Amino acid sequence: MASTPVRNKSFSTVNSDDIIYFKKILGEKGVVEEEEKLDDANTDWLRKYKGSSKLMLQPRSTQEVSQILHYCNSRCLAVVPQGGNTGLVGGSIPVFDEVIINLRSMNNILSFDKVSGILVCEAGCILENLISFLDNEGFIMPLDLGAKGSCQIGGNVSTNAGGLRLIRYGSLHGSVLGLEAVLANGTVLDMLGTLRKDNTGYDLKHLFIGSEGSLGIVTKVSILTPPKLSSVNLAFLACKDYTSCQKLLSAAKTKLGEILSAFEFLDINAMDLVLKHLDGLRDPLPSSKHNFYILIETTGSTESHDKEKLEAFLLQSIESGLLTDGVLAQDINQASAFWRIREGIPEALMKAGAVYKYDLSLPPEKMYDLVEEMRGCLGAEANVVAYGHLGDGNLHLNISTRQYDDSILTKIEPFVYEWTSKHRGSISAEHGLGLMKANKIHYSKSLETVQLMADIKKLLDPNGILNPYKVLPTSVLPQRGEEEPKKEA
Ligand SMILES: O=C(O)CC[C@@H](O)C(=O)O
Ligand SMILES: [Zn+2]
Repeated sequence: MASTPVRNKSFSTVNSDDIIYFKKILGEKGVVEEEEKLDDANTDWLRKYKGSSKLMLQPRSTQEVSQILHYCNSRCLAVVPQGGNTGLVGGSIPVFDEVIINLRSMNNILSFDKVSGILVCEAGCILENLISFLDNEGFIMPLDLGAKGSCQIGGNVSTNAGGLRLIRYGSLHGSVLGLEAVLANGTVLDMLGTLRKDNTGYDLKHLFIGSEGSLGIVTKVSILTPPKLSSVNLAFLACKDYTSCQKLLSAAKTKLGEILSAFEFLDINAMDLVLKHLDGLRDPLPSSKHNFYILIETTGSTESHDKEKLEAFLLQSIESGLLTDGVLAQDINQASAFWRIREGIPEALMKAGAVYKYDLSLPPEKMYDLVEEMRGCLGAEANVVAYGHLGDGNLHLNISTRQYDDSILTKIEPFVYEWTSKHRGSISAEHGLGLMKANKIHYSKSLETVQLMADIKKLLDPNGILNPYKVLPTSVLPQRGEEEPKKEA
């Protein structure tokens, strides 16, 4: 079980002089003390984690972020960087009274080069706004996820968000060409390169991609964006068993090749849940129920060729028995409706009650064994729902119950983590460790690796003010103090 963090007593508490200072550098608007706004910022999307910060700062420039951090570091005020607050592991909310630094006012697109496709923007840009901007320019973001309407690119980079198109465009470690980050002491690291090739020693930007704001605050990013291709096709398919899903994946990789741009799966429990809890959705394959559903998207540049290729592949898969049913989206509205089924699962789970979430990387051939074992352990006590980015070996295992209940949790954990570790998987494929899994890191990383991570953290943030209690276990970064955090749920 997780050891609950205690407030690090070496951290100061915000006082009136601090507020005067912050108002001087940020103006009244940049300093948020209203209860209602703070309540939102203190609560995560899942309503599972709740902090008690009394202060949110909204800088408008890198220089302001630098001033804030320099000051907080000298005062030993802990901070939590926050973007759209769409995280699922409690990474972007305060655990106690950390000062929230929200980057939403830093939302400018700084440049876009149509020849190279390189976009440079500030960290607070909302992902969907970047997608629309690029669409007008004839390009796309290499990243797409359900939370695109609120998540910010700085948060995406800081968490190395994965999403629906990773199978095609790779992770942000590949697409982010450069970034600017501010260290705990206010030092601005300008690594905002736009070069495809740069082998001048250590590529330190990678430390900030996926470190969840624990090493510095990302303020600007440069991203390589692919050109928009004219022909996008989406199929909603059904398989009778998990083995067929896997075989379909491997066939899709070889037969569709470079045009494959998404391969997502949901099981029957996920499908039932989404149809029950979300309004206006229709089962695309209504003639019968299926054990597994797959979304295959292709993106290419030759309409007739791509469609023919996909149709031929689907026909073959039906003939060979890999597919039991399927339908191709006839237009963009139908494609959106299909995507809404897949992207709506997290929302449907929230509506269904309490949910325990696990975001695992596992060898695809083993993935569903875990789901079945979990069902065996929990029986009728919970609804075990499985879906995810099958093409990337990423399972979203969600256990839905009426309410949070420790007797259920003890059946799930440490079982899920041990199982994942035994199969050399990762306990966080894409959501990060945040608060939820900081003390579980050893299931996926060796002792020596965790120690080196802790040493890096100490080097860059000696006072430990940046997003404390997250990512790394308290045992390697000892906290002094006894205060218990307020717990919700
Ligand atoms: O809610 C989840 O477990 C997954 C959320 C997100 O990563 C998704 O792929 O829909
Ligand atoms: Zn996901």
